[in-house]
Amino acid sequence: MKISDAYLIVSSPGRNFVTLKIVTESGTYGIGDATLNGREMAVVAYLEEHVLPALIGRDASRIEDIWHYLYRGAYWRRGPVTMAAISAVDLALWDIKAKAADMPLYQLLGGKSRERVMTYAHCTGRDIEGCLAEVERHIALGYRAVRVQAGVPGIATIYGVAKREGERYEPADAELPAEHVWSTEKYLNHVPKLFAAVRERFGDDIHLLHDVHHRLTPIEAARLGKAVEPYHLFWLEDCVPAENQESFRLIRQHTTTPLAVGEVFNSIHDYRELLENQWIDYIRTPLSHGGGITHVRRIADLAGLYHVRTGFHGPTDLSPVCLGAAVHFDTWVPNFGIQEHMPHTPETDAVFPHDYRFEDGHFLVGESPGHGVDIDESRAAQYPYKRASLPVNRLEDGTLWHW
Ligand SMILES: O=C(O)C(=O)C[C@H](O)[C@H](O)CO
Ligand SMILES: [Mg+2]
Repeated sequence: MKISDAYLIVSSPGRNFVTLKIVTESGTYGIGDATLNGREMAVVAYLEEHVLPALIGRDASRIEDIWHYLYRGAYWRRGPVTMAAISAVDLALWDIKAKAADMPLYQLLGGKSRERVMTYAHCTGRDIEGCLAEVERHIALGYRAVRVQAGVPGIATIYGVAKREGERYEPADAELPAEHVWSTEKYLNHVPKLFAAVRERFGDDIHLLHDVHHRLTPIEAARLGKAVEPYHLFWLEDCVPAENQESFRLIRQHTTTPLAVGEVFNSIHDYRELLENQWIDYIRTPLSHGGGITHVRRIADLAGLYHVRTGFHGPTDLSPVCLGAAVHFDTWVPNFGIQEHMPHTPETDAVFPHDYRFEDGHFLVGESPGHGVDIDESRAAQYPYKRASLPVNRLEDGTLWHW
């Protein structure tokens, strides 16, 4: 199982994706997702200059050894670029191992823990009425869980809300970062009204989620968590920036609203205090940013000790390769919670043929060997890379804030 070739495919079928293909001497190949939204070419350079040449001739079956070779062996540890690069290699190697075993990946991980994978959809509106219409539409599509975001009066651009009515939301929407304006006060006054309206219209059964996108201070997050308690959220996501894990002690002391964290984390060390102190309820790190299956399963196991469940990040900026591998992981992992689902464009789906299926608010895992996602390289070549940046946020007085 010697690795004979390893190369990247950078393609933009509606948005940018970086895909790694690792080929073995026998011709069996594996695919990994190396996409880091708004920083794609940094991962390309890291892989092409420092990682891929060192893979040639290695035994593809030694996944654990290769992981440590790339992690410890780099001397410079962790960080989103390094870990996205390691993740891509790891996902491709697990794909190869499962293909060589002639098994779908979930079998190699330990088999099915469930028949289907519950997902949540994004429901966003320019105002509360617009959001309610989206919730209604998604319930009709079969979703059991929805993430609810709405425009706030007095704030021009809102996270999760498309620029124009009827358009898909894509945050990396400009070559250089767009500048948005943020008001915590207006936001905090508005969000409880949104949840009151959703519960009043749709009752108690639908799971409701909300993404604060790192914008509050701990005491503001505590206030929001308390204010939405009557609407019993499934989770409140990224309520503060989490570099300082201690922040969650304060939030937790004030509210029973469940907390989800970690879409920007890339290591088990980012979670240690949060988990050991039981300050959070869901881990969000996707397989393509958290060191692949080899490392994320260690995070999931540690989380399981504290009754914490998975709720993987699943926006369109993670490719179908990451999503396909996640559906296998979600099907296996004992402490599964939910999977985010933001559908890819038809162009993206055509570039990445896959065998996972979406049905009645759930993903169903495929049975083909490996993680079940491929790349159509000639189709990918029709969509050249376009530089795209995530926005930045400023307070109303011009201070740079968290986006
Ligand atoms: O899907 C989510 O919960 C997000 O927060 C999406 C992020 O804004 C997006 O992945 C940034 O690249
Ligand atoms: Mg988020």
